[in-house]
Amino acid sequence: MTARILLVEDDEAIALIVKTMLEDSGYAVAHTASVAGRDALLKDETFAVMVTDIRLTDGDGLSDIDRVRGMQPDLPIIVVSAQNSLDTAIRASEHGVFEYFPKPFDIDELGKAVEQAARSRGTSPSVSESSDGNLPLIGRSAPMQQVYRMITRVLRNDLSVLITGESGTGKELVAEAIHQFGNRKSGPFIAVNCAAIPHDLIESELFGHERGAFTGAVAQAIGKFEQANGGTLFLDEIGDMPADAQTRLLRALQSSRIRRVGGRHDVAVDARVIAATNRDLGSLIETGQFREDLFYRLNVIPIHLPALRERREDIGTLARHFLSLAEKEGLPRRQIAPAAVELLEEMEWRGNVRELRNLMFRLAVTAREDVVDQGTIRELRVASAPSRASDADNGFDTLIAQWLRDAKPSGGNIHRDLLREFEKPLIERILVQTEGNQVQAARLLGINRNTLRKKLSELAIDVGRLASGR
Ligand SMILES: Nc1ncnc2c1ncn2[C@@H]1O[C@H](COP(=O)(O)OP(=O)(O)OP(=O)(O)O)[C@@H](O)[C@H]1O
Repeated sequence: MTARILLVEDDEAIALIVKTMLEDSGYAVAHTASVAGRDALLKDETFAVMVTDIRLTDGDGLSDIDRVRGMQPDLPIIVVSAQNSLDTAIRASEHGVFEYFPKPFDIDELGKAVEQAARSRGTSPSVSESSDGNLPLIGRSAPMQQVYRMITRVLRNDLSVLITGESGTGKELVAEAIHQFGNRKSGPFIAVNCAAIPHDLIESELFGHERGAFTGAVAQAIGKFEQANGGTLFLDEIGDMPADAQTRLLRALQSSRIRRVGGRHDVAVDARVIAATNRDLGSLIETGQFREDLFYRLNVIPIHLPALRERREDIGTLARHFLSLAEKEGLPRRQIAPAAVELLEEMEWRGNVRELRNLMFRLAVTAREDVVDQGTIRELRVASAPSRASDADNGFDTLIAQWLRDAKPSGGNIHRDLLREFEKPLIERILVQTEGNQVQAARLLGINRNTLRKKLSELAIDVGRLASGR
């Protein structure tokens, strides 16, 4: 029989994390936020373990533990508490609790303690899928736990959040989770990708415009800021926002009011702003491309998402999660062999979770066997290599997009100009590699030595400096 756990916790965010962890481990969880709720549940049902907070909405979860004992004498009790004093620890031990976890605690440690306690009563978790309404983020590694901790800190307030991390690490998912489990869940969640909107349209897209504000503005339009009223505005790729829009955004954040393009009056807006970027805003500030004051305004609570290669222990769980998602979407059911997971754990994952997700879906479609083994993954990696750029940005794509935007090259010579941009750093890199040896560099590059010499002077490359590594 599936072990049922009673969770008594009034901090919704912590309850969510603990519940998700327990359900993922195969337990059924009954959750209540109060002492009264706890007593009602204990009257009706026998539980394998109780996990309880101390300070609850209507009382102290520890002081009347005797009443719990009266109702279910053998129930192991695990206490989690933010009252991290020695006194609390002593009280917990005096009440004979199974284990005491001061907050913040390691969720895996709590999981282990619950399992031990459940086993002590001869019950165990069943192997079940996590249910809906749980935290949509997969992964229990230490860096992800830090992410969860940060998420819980922003659910009950409207502080600005800046999510950083490489492309495909789950930034949008985190923004959605903050919305979905936060105070504003009944309002809209509006996502805007600042890099995808042409520069001259971004202000009108975000702030709306009045009729006749510019050629083509044939009617009044409500911008994303106003659409997000009462909810959350997610500004993805904030580092790509042009200067004028940055100024307008800063003003909106400071005053909670916006002015539509071409408008005469301000309009009050109440939207929580969550921004995200995979670029280094620090260096954009240094080069004058990003306003420092806006950065501080957005970065009240920073949440950094680790690259997948920094949390390899989550790769197996994620891979299985995506195979089961694929199955839910009607693709064949697949499992993955432990050796195949080991291979996945060794990979580079420049496209992070997105790349893993795509690989798993492709495997679900193309694998010949039901159990995916190492060989299948190797084959698929080779077969899919040419299309990798679309799944996992290989870097060039972003660079080119950035260059086209920033350098605003005059039409007609883009090919020549871009090649020239690439040529200098390429030659420099090769010269560093050959420690300044031009013969070797020319050979590696596949160009004539004289051509190389000509390029060195044309591009003002200082070979001596490169050779000495200065
Ligand atoms: N921890 C996770 N658990 C489950 N799925 C995840 C997780 N992280 C990312 N994903 C999935 O990976 C894909 C990419 O995630 P997402 O779009 O949130 O990344 P991102 O960091 O916003 O990327 P970009 O910077 O390119 O916009 C999505 O399909 C998302 O559902």
